[in-house]
Amino acid sequence: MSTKRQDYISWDEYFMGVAMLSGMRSKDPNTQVGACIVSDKHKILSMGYNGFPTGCSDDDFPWVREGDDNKYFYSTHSELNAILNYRGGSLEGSTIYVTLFPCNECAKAIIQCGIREVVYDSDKYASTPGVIASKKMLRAAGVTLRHYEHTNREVKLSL
Ligand SMILES: O=c1ccn([C@H]2C[C@H](O)[C@@H](COP(=O)(O)O)O2)c(=O)[nH]1
Ligand SMILES: [Zn+2]
Repeated sequence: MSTKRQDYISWDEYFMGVAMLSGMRSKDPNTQVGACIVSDKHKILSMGYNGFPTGCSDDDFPWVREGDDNKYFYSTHSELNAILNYRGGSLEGSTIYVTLFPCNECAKAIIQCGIREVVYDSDKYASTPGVIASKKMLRAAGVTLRHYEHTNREVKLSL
């Protein structure tokens, strides 16, 4: 008779948890985004968070949202970083867990690299033209969109 633990975290909690932890590396003072790409065999393939490209110092480049020189010119989105961080070959058939619904630019990259499902948490920019376009493209490409259902489980880490 099995005596396994019953209170282990689910696959969704695990992968969204990893995405959330990745987002905690972001230096963006306003919105921290994390992503975790997973194979159809429940293997983590890659992770990413929003940040500036290699060589572009977090201390020298701007994190402000407005003005002629602002963060939008420089920040690489978490989904793109996760896709670009992958060194193993194809991402065909994988799922991306992401803490913020992907923008239109990330949607293009998600579609073109063969990711078939997006599991997202926040959708705070749902009413913006970019996210509306993103959903239009992802749906047209047959990518499954699934909102992450919070379980309210608390995970405590002593680091
Ligand atoms: O698909 C996306 C969309 C946005 N991000 C990043 C880019 C920025 O660093 C922040 C958004 O900043 P706001 O101040 O909320 O405009 O989120 C991303 O990683 N992926
Ligand atoms: Zn994006």
